[in-house]
Amino acid sequence: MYHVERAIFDIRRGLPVVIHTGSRPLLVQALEGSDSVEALAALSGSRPALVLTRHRLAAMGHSISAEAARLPLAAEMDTATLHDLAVAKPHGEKQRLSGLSPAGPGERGALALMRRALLLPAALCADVDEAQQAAIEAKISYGELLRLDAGDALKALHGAPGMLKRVSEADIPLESAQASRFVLFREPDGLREHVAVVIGAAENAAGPVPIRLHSACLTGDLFGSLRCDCGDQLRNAVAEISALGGGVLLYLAQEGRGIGLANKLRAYTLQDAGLDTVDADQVLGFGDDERRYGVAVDMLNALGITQVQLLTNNPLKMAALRDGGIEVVSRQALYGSVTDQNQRYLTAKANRSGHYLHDALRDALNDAQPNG
Ligand SMILES: Nc1nc2c(ncn2[C@@H]2O[C@H](COP(=O)(O)OP(=O)(O)OP(=O)(O)O)[C@@H](O)[C@H]2O)c(=O)[nH]1
Ligand SMILES: [Zn+2]
Repeated sequence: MYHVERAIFDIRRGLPVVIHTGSRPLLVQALEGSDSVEALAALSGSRPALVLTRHRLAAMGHSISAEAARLPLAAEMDTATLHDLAVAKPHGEKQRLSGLSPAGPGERGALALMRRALLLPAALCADVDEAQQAAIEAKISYGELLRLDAGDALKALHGAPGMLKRVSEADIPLESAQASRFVLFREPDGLREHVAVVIGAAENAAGPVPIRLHSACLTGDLFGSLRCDCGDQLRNAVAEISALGGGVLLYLAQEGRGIGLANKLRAYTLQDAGLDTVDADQVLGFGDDERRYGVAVDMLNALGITQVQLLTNNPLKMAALRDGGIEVVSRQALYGSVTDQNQRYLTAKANRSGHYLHDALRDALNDAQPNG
């Protein structure tokens, strides 16, 4: 993992990295933040291609079976057109994209790095021409360019399971749960931290423990955004776990269903242009839900919890814990309030992502359509 986290820092700063595939080196740079492809073309000695995910391509009317595809870039393409290829809301008709070919492991590795770096999943990739290989090697040996294997890049999204570090902890009495203890865990690559809020004597408890997996939402949790129900759910979960006699809330660094705050704000702007929450993420190149719950399983293991009573409306969370070997003994619904602004979002979660329908939402929808 050592090179992966360093590569992520370079990529976030807009620098290229070299991904080694065994056959040929590939020079890779994030589209986000780049204002020209010419530097990459000069360094690699070949024309860069834009690598886009199948979700982005589907949004542009191209359905492909590969995870991602490579689109050759014309020499005269201006920056605005290039960026539009990765983020603009498609107009409906199929967009002409000539020369698409399935992405290889190097390109897919590049996209995994972009995702782990919480950037747009769009990468500029150029094969290193033979004439440039010595110059690239020299830059690698001087430490000016970082090289990593495609296989390691591809694993970037999985982190390093089982090696989560329990770093520090303290008692933090909460308004609705006085006996709360915050336990901070750090992922082995040092990129993300997650907090377990242990309420009462839940560690190593025998029998099912009330658990909430809460994905971070800065806008909702901290500012009470009316666009979602996260802030309410967070506070209701703490109160409910406390009322149940104790349990754990895992506060997971998975802002925006795992796409990061920058992309969530982009997705909100697309929603304001008429898309629902799922389609907006797809236009940006993401799937329905980019979250992974391996870290949650590791945290429960570290806390000695094997059986849970899960507070959620999301069947994926139950499946993920079960897949990780945690016994989900029961599920309890957890609601926030339904507002004019979040009704469309909550409806999309139920209709498109298979979440259990919110009772208050069902009532609101019935009131709006008395005959439906
Ligand atoms: N990409 C994206 N993320 C959103 C949007 N609205 C809210 N989110 C994020 O969605 C996540 C909501 O997570 P959770 O509250 O854990 O839950 P959930 O999947 O709805 O499932 P529950 O357990 O039933 O609440 C947070 O990370 C929010 O930041 C949106 O429109 N787009
Ligand atoms: Zn939210």
